[in-house]
Amino acid sequence: MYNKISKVAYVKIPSSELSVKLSKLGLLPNWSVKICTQHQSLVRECSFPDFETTWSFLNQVAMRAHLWGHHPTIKTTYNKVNLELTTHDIDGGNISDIDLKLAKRIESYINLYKLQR
Ligand SMILES: C[C@H](O)[C@H](O)[C@H]1CNC2=NC(N)=NC(=O)C2=N1
Repeated sequence: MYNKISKVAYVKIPSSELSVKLSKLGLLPNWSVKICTQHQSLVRECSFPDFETTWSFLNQVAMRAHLWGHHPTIKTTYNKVNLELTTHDIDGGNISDIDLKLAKRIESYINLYKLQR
């Protein structure tokens, strides 16, 4: 359930609206939609200057995920990170408004590290 305080329910994003919404949020081309059988997710690959910076970023993502009660799938090796966002509570894995919101927030974290380079 999104937002453990306000308990706002997820709103599924129709596939037909995804690219427009991603574009309006400025998430293209860095984020893309992964479609496999019945499931959809937002995916993003990123890398950082070193291990320490990578985990600073991952901790920000983790804290935000915990606060919003919405958790990405994260795969990381040294300074590389693969993020996958989907709403498991919607038919086992579909993209909701919270996935878009979290992707936007994660993108702002990534940009913070770009500015510091
Ligand atoms: C009970 C708990 O809030 C729910 O299971 C939350 C936890 N985190 C979640 N994270 C994601 N990505 N999707 C969910 O549907 C989801 N549901």
